[in-house]
Amino acid sequence: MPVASSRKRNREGTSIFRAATTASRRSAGHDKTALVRALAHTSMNVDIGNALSSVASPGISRAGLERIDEQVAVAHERIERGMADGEHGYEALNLPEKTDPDEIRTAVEPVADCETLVTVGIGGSALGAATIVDALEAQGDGTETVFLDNVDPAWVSRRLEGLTLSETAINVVSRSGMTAETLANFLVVREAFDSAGVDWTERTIVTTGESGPLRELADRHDLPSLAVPDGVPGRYAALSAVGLVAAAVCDLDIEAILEGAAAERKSLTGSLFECPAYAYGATAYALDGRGAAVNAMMPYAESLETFAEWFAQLWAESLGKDDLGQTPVRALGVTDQHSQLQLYRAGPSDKLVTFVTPQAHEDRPIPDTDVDSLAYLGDGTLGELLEAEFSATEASLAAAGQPNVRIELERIDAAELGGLLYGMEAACVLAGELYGVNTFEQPAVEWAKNATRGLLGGGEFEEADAVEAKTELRIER
Ligand SMILES: O=P(O)(O)OC[C@H]1O[C@H](O)[C@H](O)[C@@H](O)[C@@H]1O
Repeated sequence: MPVASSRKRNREGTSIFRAATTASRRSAGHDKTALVRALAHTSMNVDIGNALSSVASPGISRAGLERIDEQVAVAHERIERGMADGEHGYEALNLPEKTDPDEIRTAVEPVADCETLVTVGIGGSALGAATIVDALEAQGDGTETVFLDNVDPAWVSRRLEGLTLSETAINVVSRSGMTAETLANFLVVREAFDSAGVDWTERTIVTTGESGPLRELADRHDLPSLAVPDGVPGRYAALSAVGLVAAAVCDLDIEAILEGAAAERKSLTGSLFECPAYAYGATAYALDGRGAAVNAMMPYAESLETFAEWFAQLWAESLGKDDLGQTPVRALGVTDQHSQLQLYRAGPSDKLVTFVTPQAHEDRPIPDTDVDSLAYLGDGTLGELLEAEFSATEASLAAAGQPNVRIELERIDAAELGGLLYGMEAACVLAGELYGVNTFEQPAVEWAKNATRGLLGGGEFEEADAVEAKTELRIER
């Protein structure tokens, strides 16, 4: 039987976490000062101590933090104004108050008892939902989930194979209602239902904008539908129907997700020293400016692997413009300790590593063994091993002077996840203000979308001409 474990305690009640941290300080050869802000109403905390210039290079000094904090105050005012006016993009930060979980629950009722939910969407219209469902899988009702967010034909076929379509529901999500991949996959799924003699109109729920082809289709077939709220770009829509329909079908606590996000919203203040989300956004921005052009997101929880993908979209698509931006990389603790960590510790000092660590988690004892050299494992649990590995990795980077930041969650549950998603969105919006970019547009992505449509005969798009103009230097045998 799994037992509860907390990062702070081992079986004897001593603080292994603290011991490991002390060891890391010692090995780093300095006094690491953790800038941890514990807020009563939210539990996402951020420790930027290992990003200080006294620890790492690149790093930021305390004086540097104070200077950036003046910019944070200005940015915060801009963000609050945007939220109050419901401006495009900023409106996303109002979702915890504006999303109606009852409306979502009512809309999913006709398909709530499905065995499998196939979500058809891409980018922001898939990753938020996938992040929530994957992170909270253990708390759901066992509904199998499939996310069709690619058009690789073999992969799509494999995903659909073996599904009992009479027990399967379709969740189509597209803000624009026009995205080629999503509409093509939807047509494929519909045809599969038709071929199996299952009425897809009885088993489909649509989330889309107020107008567009998908909206017309939903109206024509009288499908249950939800709206992507105005002013909310896809990658900021996880806390709307875009991210929560799949969660509701899986019977996850979407109310708690929104409550956690609402608590995080209350933590937004005009100072990074008071606000973990802004502390993260400002530190990442500051370190990028000092040479950390890469941000490796490394959660220490398998269930947060998809979160790293979601974060990568958020960070890349929001900040990558005007020759600016920090490249997000997806990593996973402990798995990537045995691969990427070599580069993070001993490679160029151009990275910030961001850890996400739940403080408490389900645990499982490691069985005793009669092999003497493995006896130390038999005394512990998988959770303790995970914690020790995290502490060791964090220390290994700090000791090598490589900057890293720790985002701490109490545990992985609906409220904590809601807070994490909201906090990272707020961090990204703040970073966008500090960079001075248009956080909520993605013209480079639109360019490729236009080129694709042009190639497929979906209209006249000059971007398609670039395909013909490709420079070739082929090496053949
Ligand atoms: O929701 P949709 O309109 O189908 O868009 C899906 C995705 O399309 C594009 O690639 C955008 O850059 C993404 O931000 C968006 O999430």
